[in-house]
Amino acid sequence: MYNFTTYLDHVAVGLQNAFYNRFYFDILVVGFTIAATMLIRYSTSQVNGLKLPPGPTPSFFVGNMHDIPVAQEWNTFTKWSKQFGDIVYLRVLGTKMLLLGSYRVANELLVKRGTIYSDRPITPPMLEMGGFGTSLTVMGNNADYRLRRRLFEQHLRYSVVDRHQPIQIRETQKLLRKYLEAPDNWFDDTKYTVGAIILDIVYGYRVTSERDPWVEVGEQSGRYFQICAKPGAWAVDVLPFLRYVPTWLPFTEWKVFALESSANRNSTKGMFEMVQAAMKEGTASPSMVLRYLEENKNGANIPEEAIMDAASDAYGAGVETTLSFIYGFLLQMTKHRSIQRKAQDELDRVCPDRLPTFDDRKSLHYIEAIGMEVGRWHPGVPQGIAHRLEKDDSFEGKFLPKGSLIIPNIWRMCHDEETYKSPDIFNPDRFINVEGDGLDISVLDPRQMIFGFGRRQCPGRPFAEAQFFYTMALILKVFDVLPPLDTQGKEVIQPDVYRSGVVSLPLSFSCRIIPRSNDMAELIRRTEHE
Ligand code: HEM
Repeated sequence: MYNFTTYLDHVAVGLQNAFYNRFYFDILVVGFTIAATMLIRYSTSQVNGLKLPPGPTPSFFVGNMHDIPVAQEWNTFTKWSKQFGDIVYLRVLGTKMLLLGSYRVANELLVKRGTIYSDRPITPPMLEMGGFGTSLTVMGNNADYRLRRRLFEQHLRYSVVDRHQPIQIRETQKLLRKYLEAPDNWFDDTKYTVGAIILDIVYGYRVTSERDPWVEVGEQSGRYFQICAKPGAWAVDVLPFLRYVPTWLPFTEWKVFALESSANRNSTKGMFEMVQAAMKEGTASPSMVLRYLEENKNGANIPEEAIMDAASDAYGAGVETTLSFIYGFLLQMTKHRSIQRKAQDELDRVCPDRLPTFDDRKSLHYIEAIGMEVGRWHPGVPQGIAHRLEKDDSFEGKFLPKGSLIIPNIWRMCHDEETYKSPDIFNPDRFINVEGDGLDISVLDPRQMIFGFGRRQCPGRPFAEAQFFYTMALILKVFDVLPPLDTQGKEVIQPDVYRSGVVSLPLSFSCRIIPRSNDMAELIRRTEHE
């Protein structure tokens, strides 16, 4: 009979032979590795009888590394959410990931269980070397993070955001005057305007020239961030000791790049010092930085680095995201003339002989609905920013392991057929009630998703919403936004294609921004002297 002792004997003989035979030895090593991997996988996939959520089958060792797309991620993520359900499990090498595909689940986990779902992944070395280790967006859920978050929120939350309206009005009206003078420059002029508004709110700094050096610093910082944060692009992220190699060695251009990025981020200190100097002279304009320096003068003791970090994050996190919305709005307007007309009818009814104001917002439901639909159509941050689960958890019979990165698939949530009828049609009317005189509150407001979730939800949301409203209302009151014409004078439909990456903007498109009438042009021209 083949009993257990005989079995052990066979194993012992097998081992002995194997060690004498290189071929068998290799097979043994591979066999042990597979067994060990399966054991690790089993031990994390079954806790208290609960299984991991389903997901695409991982390859040995690298897991789903090759399944995760590098471009237009939202399409593949959405396919998985439809195939596997509201929580999809992925593994890349040793990193576990949970992809959330519905608002219901994101709300249950990231909002209701926010105490354990509000951390961020450990900052990759390249991002840290690039100077972003103390950026609010990437910091873990610790006391330093919470301080920066508080400083940020206190200056931008709903109850105080109206204070910034004079800056928003001045700069947005200036932008529209530029559209009148040089309509072909709409792309750059819009970008500079958003930068100018944020620099003014944060540092009290007034941008006066087209190529302002501080706008350039902010722009550059955004570019550095996107590149340093690129997953899988940097050897130092896999072999962290590389950060210590000296830059005189060959093949260390990447380190020079990281040091340049860090120097660029540090240079925002110059803006901070400008506010300090102006404060001493008594000439500083109201701003986020001034506010906290004054609190310090009265004994608040806020660390200066925290004020500097919160201020430079406002630019880094606020400009591209806001632009993704405004560009997205212009692109959709070139495609939907009837929607534009309906919005202009509303504007002409509410403010017939004048420009719209922030106070009109409560009466301009259709403009609000267009804003909601632009955000839903292509969310500016389609995969959100990953959270990190701090403790083992379970949900609806599935095991959610500690340390998992949580990726909210915002794009999918905004295109969920169960939430939005015909989600692939651009239709602001989906948010209007049956009476046609207000918003339909039974339809999920996409702003609940596009700004992220829970304690990490975008602290720039109140400002961004106000800026979107004012920009849309002003543009549609004064201008028609039309597609470009070809050489035969025929309208050219613009591609509805968006860039991949953390912040997703429409890829280059053209539009004509033309005054609706001389009277409308005059309305905006007059604002120069008001
Ligand atoms: C269309 C406009 C915007 C969109 C779609 C957007 C979206 C987002 C999203 C999805 C997150 C991640 C939230 C999460 O982790 O769950 C985020 C975080 C953040 N946003 Fe925005 N954002 C926008 C505008 C702004 C503006 C204007 C500012 C600054 C003035 C800003 C500052 C930030 C900061 C600092 C964070 C990090 C928050 C944290 O980790 O605690 N955002 N945003």
